[in-house]
Amino acid sequence: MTVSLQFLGVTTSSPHKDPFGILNPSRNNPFLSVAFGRLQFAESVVAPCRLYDGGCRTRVVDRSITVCCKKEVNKAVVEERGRGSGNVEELTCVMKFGGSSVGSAERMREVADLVLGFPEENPVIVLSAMGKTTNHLLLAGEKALSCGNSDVTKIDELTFIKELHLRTVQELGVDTCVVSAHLEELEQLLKGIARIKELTLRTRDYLVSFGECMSTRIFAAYLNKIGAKARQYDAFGIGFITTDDFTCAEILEETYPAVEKILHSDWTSDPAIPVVTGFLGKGCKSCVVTTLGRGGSDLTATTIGKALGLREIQVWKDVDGVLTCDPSIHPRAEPVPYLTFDEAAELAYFGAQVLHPQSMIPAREGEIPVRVKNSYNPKAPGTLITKCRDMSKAVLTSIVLKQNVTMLDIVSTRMLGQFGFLAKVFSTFEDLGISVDVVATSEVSISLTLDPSKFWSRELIQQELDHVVEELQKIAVVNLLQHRSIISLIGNVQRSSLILEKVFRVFRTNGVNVQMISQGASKVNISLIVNDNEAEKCVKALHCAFFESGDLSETDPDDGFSNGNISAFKVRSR
Ligand SMILES: Nc1ncnc2c1ncn2[C@@H]1O[C@H](COP(=O)(O)OP(=O)(O)O)[C@@H](O)[C@H]1O
Ligand SMILES: N[C@@H](CC(=O)OP(=O)(O)O)C(=O)O
Repeated sequence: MTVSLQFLGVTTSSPHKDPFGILNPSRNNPFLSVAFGRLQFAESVVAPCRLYDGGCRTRVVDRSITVCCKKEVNKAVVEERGRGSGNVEELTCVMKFGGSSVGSAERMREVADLVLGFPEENPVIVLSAMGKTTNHLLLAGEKALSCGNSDVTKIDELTFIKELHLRTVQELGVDTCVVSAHLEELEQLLKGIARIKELTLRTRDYLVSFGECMSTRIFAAYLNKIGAKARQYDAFGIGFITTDDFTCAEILEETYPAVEKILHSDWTSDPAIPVVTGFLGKGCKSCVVTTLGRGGSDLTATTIGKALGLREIQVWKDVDGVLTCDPSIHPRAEPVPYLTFDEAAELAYFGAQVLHPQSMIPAREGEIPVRVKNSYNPKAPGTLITKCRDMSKAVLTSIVLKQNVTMLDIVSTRMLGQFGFLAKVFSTFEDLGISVDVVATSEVSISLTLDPSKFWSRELIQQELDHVVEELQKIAVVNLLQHRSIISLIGNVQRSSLILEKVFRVFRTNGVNVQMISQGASKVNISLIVNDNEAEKCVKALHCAFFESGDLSETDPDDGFSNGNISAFKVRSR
């Protein structure tokens, strides 16, 4: 009897004498070991199955397969759940892996293991560029600007990118051709930049797109190699339509039906794990590659989640979820188990690098839970972000720092009773295309901070600042204050008195003066402005006070003021 094994599209046919034993590996191919008992014709069983990597013989994944013995074809047919059969299951979730998760061949193997380790899921995979490739591409572009055509090949970052991708392809045992054409084109592009000595935002986007285009091709090829049928997609080729704001493009509404149509119809007609480039789109007018701002793959993931109406969006990072503060500022940061979309959005907007500032919008609109997990520690529960959560015991969730912020004090020259003053000030910012972060007002004065970068890409330059001041001086006295930091306290602002009491004690103890304070209508954020050089000290001290049993707090789980699931909150009278 001939046994035909079909596993995720890879067929290993073997004229095996004993169809119900352990199958032999075929050289250089992934193989299955299937153990089950003797079957009667027309019977089927679910059998445990192990998929191995043919080269190094490491176990890749355990899965369940359905084995049926069909009388009419006189064959034992093995099918993985849903795939390869007429009865296709729906796609279930998005799994997004950032650069920190897919920085090497070893990491790609581990991520493949991780993905296939959830046999109950039919995921859409979204990948960022490998490791720090985006930074290297941007640096290579800058260097190309100032070097001659023939010197392009000597740019260290280009060499690094080539070596990383070729080494990865080689170590994973996939064909070099999956990246060779891209590497060649990348070099030609850098030579073009060197020749014309121009690097526009449009070219910059095209340049960085090579990172995601290559990582997804490598990963999809590797999945196919190990027998998990996968299909690579460039986001700009499947309907990610954006504005033409290069380096910080916004996703347009027509993206959702277009993406749904392509991914869904491909999946139903020929199921294969979709592997989609994060971060990239296609400009609606220009029809060329755009990017969604640094960290934009998170947004790609949530957009796909909403487009397909999936059950869950998983964002896999190199930390155990969203933490109580940036771990590089304070190593004792702890994972936050639950967040609302609003909290996560504020946290991201006010500078927590862990999530893209806009990524919560599609998830919130589609009401799709987002889970932030650690690809280096998959067993850690991570952070679950949902529409609402029990806030009755929550006080402070996370402390976020945004540094190098510019602050403006604007005082009306007309003094009291001047209507239209605020409107004039804000229309000036609108005309100049500058976003405002934090605002505090009285009738005749406004203090505000300017967003230092629109989604981390465009630094405000001195010339622009001078222009803002010049315009505002037509109606007010303006004081420009640079090198400030915004410390944002994300949590239950219903308890603002309690939070602020503690905050001001911490600041007083540390001799820090708060220069501006704002409690937004969002009810999840209080922002405080301090000098840049005092900011990290403040974050550490606040973290100790709120999340550790420090000088100003003690843990008492029964006091009704627990800090979520992290630690209790009680101000000790001094
Ligand atoms: N509040 C926070 N919670 C978790 N991580 C944070 C926070 N603030 C800053 N980070 C940083 O964000 C990093 C993860 O985000 P990022 O580098 O964009 O991951 P990826 O490349 O995997 O998408 C962490 O390594 C951590 O250093
Ligand atoms: N590669 C892009 C997009 C991205 O989302 O990356 P990451 O997921 O590694 O933050 C960047 O570095 O900005």
